[in-house]
Amino acid sequence: MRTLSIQTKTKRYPVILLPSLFTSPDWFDQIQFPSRKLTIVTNSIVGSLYLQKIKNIFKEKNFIVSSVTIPDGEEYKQLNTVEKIYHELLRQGLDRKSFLIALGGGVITDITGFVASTYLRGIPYFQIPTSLLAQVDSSVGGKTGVNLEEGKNLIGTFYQPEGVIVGLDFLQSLPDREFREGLSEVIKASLLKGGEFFEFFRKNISMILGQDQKTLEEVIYQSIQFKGEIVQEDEKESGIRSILNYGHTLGHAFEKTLGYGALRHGEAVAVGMIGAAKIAEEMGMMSADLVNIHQKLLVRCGLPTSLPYSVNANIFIQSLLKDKKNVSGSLRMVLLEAIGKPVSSIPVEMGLVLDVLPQLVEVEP
Ligand SMILES: NC(=O)c1ccc[n+]([C@@H]2O[C@H](COP(=O)([O-])OP(=O)(O)OC[C@H]3O[C@@H](n4cnc5c(N)ncnc54)[C@H](O)[C@@H]3O)[C@@H](O)[C@H]2O)c1
Ligand SMILES: O=C(O)C(=O)C[C@@H](O)[C@H](O)[C@H](O)COP(=O)(O)O
Ligand SMILES: [Zn+2]
Repeated sequence: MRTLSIQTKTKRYPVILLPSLFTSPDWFDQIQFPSRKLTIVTNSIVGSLYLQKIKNIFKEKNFIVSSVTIPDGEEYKQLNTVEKIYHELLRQGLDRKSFLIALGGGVITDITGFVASTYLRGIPYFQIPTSLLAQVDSSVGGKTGVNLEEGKNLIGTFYQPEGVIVGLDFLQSLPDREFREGLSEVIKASLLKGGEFFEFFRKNISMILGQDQKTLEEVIYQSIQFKGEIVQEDEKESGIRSILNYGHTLGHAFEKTLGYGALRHGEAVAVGMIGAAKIAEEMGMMSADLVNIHQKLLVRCGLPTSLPYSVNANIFIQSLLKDKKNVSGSLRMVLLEAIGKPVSSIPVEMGLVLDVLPQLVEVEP
């Protein structure tokens, strides 16, 4: 068992990384639960695999456990689902002393965090991330939220969990495509951090793709550690935290424009990073070599570097203009000068995005 501690201005909480929540039960005693009444929020797929097993762990310790299961998919990360969860929690009699557990991928960790931060003006919650993406990124840092028709994560809160419990064996049932999309956020983090993290990732891609347990544990640990460092410094994204959005400006616009659920988030971020790299190259900030490094890493991990779809340029631009990082209506992006050297809030001309766009996706005439 390995533990990291995240200390923000509002909270200190543990992130526990272990082979399995089911065969290494020690984790339970490492955590202080706020009460004995909880609801587990999950989706139909993860719920069918793990809900009963997690419920049993709590029931054996005399907790009163209920659950809410929502349909699977990014298209359900929306306010309507949140409202349904509120009604269900009220029906179950969940009060301010009760707590929530998010059991699932990033969609579940984001929605559950949002519900926890708003239900009865806020109740505690824990994250049990089951996708690689949720383990390395979404379960840590307290960004919660849902999508609107206008764009990704436009409604949300910063609300830290009481703890994060990462079980490596959840990944055994994760489909290959979802495993690979999680690697996109790892590639992002390693490019941002550089140094030993980047070298470790680059040298161990085969072992990671083969899901060698020790290597996977190390890369998940380093990803969480890196995210933790950034979140501790800037919990509410008033500065350095925005680097974690590398690849997301274009990535989120692809997700929205192509329809939520058409692409996996990690795939959209992969193509978004290629877009950011090409824009940085055009602006003279990035070398052609580094653009190539992006391409090679993503291709090696089975991630897309362009998309087999077409987009309407106007709709895509409208979506970019909704990005939360923009200042006074003008587009701002995170770009990389070199590995380990991100720069935030760079003004980027829309014309330059439109020049690069046809290299990423077919643009409708
Ligand atoms: N809050 C943050 O900091 C943050 C960071 C990154 C991404 N996100 C958000 O996370 C979401 C993407 O997360 P995701 O990629 O995990 O998507 P997801 O939650 O849709 O999970 C991907 C798929 O894998 C399935 N799944 C999850 N765990 C499984 C398991 N162990 N076995 C079998 N199937 C399993 C899910 O049911 C789903 O079908 C996006 O909405 C993105 O915006 C948030
Ligand atoms: O934690 C962060 O900060 C991130 O930006 C991590 C991203 O990987 C994640 O996709 C996040 O949800 C994006 O947030 P948003 O505020 O740009 O919607
Ligand atoms: Zn992301």
